[in-house]
Amino acid sequence: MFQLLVDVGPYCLCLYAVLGLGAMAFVMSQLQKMFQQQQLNWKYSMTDNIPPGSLGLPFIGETIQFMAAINSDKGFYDFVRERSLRYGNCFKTNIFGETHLRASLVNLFSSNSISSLVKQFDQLIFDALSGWEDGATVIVLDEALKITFKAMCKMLLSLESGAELELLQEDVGQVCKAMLAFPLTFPCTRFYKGLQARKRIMSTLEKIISRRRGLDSDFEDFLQRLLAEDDASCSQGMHRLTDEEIQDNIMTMIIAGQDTTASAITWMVKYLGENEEALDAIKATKKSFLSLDDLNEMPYASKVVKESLRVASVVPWFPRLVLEDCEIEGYKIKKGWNVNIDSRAIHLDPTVYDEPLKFNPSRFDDEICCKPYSFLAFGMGARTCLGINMAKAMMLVFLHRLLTTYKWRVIDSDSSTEKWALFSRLRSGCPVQVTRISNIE
Ligand code: HEM
Repeated sequence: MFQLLVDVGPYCLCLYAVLGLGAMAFVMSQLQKMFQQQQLNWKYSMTDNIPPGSLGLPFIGETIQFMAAINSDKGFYDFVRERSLRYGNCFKTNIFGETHLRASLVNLFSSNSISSLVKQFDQLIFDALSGWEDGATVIVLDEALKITFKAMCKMLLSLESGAELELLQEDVGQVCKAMLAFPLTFPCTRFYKGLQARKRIMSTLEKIISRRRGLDSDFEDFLQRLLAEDDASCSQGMHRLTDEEIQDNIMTMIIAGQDTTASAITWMVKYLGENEEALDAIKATKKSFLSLDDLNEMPYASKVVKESLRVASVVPWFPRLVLEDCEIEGYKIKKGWNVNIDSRAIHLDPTVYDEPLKFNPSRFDDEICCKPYSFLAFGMGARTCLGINMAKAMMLVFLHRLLTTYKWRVIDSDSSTEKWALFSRLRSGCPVQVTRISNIE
């Protein structure tokens, strides 16, 4: 330390002092905000009929326990499981940090666009699977992440290859990791790296948008349609999206669509690989290309997709901000609280699904097999997943191409989930050994 003081000189010492004071002021203001929130929480916790549970330590609440769960082999959902065993289905806790998904693109998801997307997915998946060597071990999650990332970038930005695409993929990975990190903006923290990655993504998107603005471009992707709609709104005197809002929407879509779909594909391959009965029940005939109509004629495969999504619960909970004081199951819930809907607990509830841990696609043979609001893989209500049809299409195309090209054997049966992942991801990535069907016949 002494050596450092001697070397840096008086100017740098001043700079360090200013930086130190700035950091202290920042920390103090954050502590003050947290203290006020904590006081409010404690005040509410004194009133009757609020959900059972613990608000944890002053200031930090149960954040440490939450982070410990994220960092454990069982994953962050263990935090929820432990508390629901202790307090029941509805419990309160206190964690800092929030997660957001935003919507503003509803009309871009028509069945017409899904139809042309199916062809793109098919080509991408066909190409990717053709590259696997006969007898090789393939990590399904890695392959699926590459495929879904390419699919999202092609569909959103017509970006198919090159350095821009690779950089984007790496940066999106950093942003996803930062979403569950402590919000500490010091260099080297996961959160800080995520912020830097977000800046780089926004700047790449900014360049792409400025190349497109004002040009009579013949791109047929989401960005182009968004820009066209935006121009139309502007000429009708309506609100115009800023470039930053468009960039933000595109980034949200990449994050919302890539990791979720890749994780769901991985779980599906694992469940099927470990379930001969279900595997035998799928009838898949080789086709040179797939259309949306073909996908609509795959009833059992569609149930495999649905059952995989139920058992895996890729998005295990989703948050809602309480806008007004209200009551849930007799418990008083205060305005300003975050309520997290625990979709996994519902998917695995034996009073809702018979033998919930069993992978059984046929449970959906009967359309009205389950209670309303019991299948929450894509959320429910006003914030239901926008990419629902797209995600199902990608899963079906992947399943069909895999089934008609390879036989596979799951090598690692470990089911633990990845640490620090926003969505429920298989830690092993699901290594499988693949054998080309043409070499068996
Ligand atoms: C298997 C794959 C997927 C799963 C399990 C999934 C799941 C979900 C869930 C549970 C929500 C609701 C979150 C909430 O209510 O807070 C959601 C929202 C959303 N999803 Fe997906 N999703 C998947 C794929 C996709 C794809 C492929 C896209 C885009 C192309 C997408 C775009 C979105 C968007 C934009 C929202 C926000 C909707 C809003 O806030 O109004 N998702 N997703």
